[in-house]
Amino acid sequence: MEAEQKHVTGLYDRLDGMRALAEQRLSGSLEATGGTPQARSQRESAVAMYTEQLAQLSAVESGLCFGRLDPEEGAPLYIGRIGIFDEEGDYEPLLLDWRAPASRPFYLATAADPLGIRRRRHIRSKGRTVVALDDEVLDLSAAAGSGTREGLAGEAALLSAVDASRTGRMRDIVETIQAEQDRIIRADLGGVLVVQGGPGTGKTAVALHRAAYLLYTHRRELSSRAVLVVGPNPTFLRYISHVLPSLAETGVLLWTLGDLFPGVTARGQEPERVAEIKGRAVLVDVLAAAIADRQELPTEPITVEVDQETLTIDSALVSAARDRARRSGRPHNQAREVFETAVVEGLVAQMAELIGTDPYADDPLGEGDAPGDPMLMGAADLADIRAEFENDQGVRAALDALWPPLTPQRLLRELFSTPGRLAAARVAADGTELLTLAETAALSRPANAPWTPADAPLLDEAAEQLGDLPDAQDAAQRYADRVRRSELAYAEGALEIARGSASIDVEDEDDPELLLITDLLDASRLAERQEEALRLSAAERAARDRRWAFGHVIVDEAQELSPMAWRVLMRRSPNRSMTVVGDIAQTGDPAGAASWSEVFEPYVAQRWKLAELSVNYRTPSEVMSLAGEVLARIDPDAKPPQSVRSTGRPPVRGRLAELGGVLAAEAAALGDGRLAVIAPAARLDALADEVRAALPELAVAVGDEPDLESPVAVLTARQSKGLEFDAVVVADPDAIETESPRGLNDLYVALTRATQRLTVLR
Ligand SMILES: Nc1ncnc2c1ncn2[C@@H]1O[C@H](COP(=O)(O)OP(=O)(O)OP(=O)(O)O)[C@@H](O)[C@H]1O
Repeated sequence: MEAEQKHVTGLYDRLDGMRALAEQRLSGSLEATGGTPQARSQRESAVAMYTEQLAQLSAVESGLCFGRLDPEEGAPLYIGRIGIFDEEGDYEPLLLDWRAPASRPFYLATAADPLGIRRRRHIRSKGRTVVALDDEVLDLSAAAGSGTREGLAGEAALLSAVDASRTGRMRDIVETIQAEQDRIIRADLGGVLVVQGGPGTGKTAVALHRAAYLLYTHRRELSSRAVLVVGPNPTFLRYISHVLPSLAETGVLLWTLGDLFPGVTARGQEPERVAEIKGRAVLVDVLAAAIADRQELPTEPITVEVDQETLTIDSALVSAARDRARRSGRPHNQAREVFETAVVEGLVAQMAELIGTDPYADDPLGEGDAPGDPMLMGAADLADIRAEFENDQGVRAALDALWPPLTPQRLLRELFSTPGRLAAARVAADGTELLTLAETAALSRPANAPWTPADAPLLDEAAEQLGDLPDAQDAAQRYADRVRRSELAYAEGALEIARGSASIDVEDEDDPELLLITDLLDASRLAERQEEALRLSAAERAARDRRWAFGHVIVDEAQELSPMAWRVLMRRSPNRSMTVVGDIAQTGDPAGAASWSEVFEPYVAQRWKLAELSVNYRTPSEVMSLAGEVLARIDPDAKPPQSVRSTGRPPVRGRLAELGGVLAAEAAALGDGRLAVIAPAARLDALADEVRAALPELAVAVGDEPDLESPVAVLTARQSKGLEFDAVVVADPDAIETESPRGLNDLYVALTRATQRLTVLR
């Protein structure tokens, strides 16, 4: 232990040294001022880099070094959260990053297959002090006598981790990753990998460690394209948000479905039934019908006055223009140009007919301009007229009414708040009924209703089908021009100064008239240019860009996603490099998946890989056997995951009337752990009041975004998905079961949240 302490202390000294250096460089960059714009941009990048470096070095403080491998030959290898090298010596590794290939035997070596390793040691520390060493001798004869279970790596450290009290924040598992998990974490980057596993098998943990592993192994590729992790709700994302930083990885985007459409943070609530309808694949056609409905025919001919002539935009003209625009195959907003041209051409023809035809049919002047003769106007005259129409207020108003430029937000807002539009979108162009009357009625809502998570995929789909507004294209173009101009100005400025300085005498140096490069670029332009071009990380740029293609997309609780949600995610992952983790038996959302092949068939056919996790690290076997009864009712063929431990405490069953007493006993046993009461949504508020009354001393979290770090939380089963607590009281399980179409799955989730004790009150 003393020897290990010495090595660990040495590593912390190095860490301190690295931190001091980063700090010094950071403050150096912060203090420096002035200089050329280029120097300033470089400084800003340096500030960002050192800040991140410092954050990473601070994040690995706890458990910096946690393992040691003694190979059959050669020096021992120490395994930790980051790699540290002997920079003064010959760059020997003092600490191996857990993701480095050489660290792998730490997770995979077994007595039966020791991978050249004689001994694996788990080093457990408190702060910087080594408190315990757990050794495993990877030798069949030694293992037989040691009582360790074959298949578990570092069993003592593992059991200590799974038994520890919960804090309301998920912890990393880097010290005790098991072999079946390691294989998933280190699987190849490409392709769709689906990880199916029962509750508590570490799917979330594995998904996050995989993100860290992929960023380490494919740094160059992924840091420019960013990694996206999608989770079910903001509370869950907060719960997992500390894991990646503790693995020294920042810059991974953690999003809910409601964050997927740039510029909209969709947090509104709506009935589950409505969200289910919005999630159906048929909504693609509903949106197409809704857009077609915005390409209207005038009910009455529209008259426009131009140059004292009265012209008519009638149904026949619009219908022909609309056909032409639709046939162009362009999305709505881009096809508008085709529509506009066709209508304007129709008007030009009318005008030409009116003023270009000689009214004197008998051709008294003998100039050959009798009716039927070619028009008198030349191409230039026609172009003038066309331009006049294009800019005419009346014509533009008519065009905007008949083929309005639409943002996704406007399309959806007006669709859901206008019964007539909903009715039109219900039926496809070929007459197919897409939704029933009752379903469309359910979608109806006021125009000012907040965006809900189920709206986000619809906004994205609408954006696809509508195409960019011409303005947006202009804006992008303007922006590109601006960047080019400022670069040009910068280059010109640099030249100017270079030329100027050639003729500057020493005496001139303080001349206030002297042109400085900073004078050439105004501050705002400079700031803009630098921010956009240099400071924004890939993750930040990805968050602003609907067409961003992520380097890798990880989806957690993936069973809950609707077909429409999958469409967006597939658009964000055009290379189909994805890790999808979930459990079909826990699908609670009526829009969610019933099978993985159903989800992936449309996108990758059979070309997705399935990996399964079989060991439950969360729920003790006593609790799991009760939950197993519910699982058998969901799917008689499903096998519950095997619990890694037993506690000797079977779940307690009681009456709801005993809630007060049960809570008092749980609170007394809780220590610094966490307790959850999981209840039907309909009773949540009433129960929360009872819990508060029973536990006046403790903070009780309840509501849309409960603070999981409070000692007690009152949650619906759906809210509890993905979370865990030391003790769980499930109140009124029958009501949870009957409350929604997939209520049995919700109950299964509720029963599998406890790491220690479960009480079920009827
Ligand atoms: N190898 C491991 N070492 C230590 N703890 C582990 C390990 N694997 C999983 N755990 C712990 O088990 C618990 C469950 O893990 P996680 O939440 O990732 O499971 P899950 O499969 O996502 O569960 P669910 O489907 O119920 O959401 C967590 O506390 C996690 O830290």
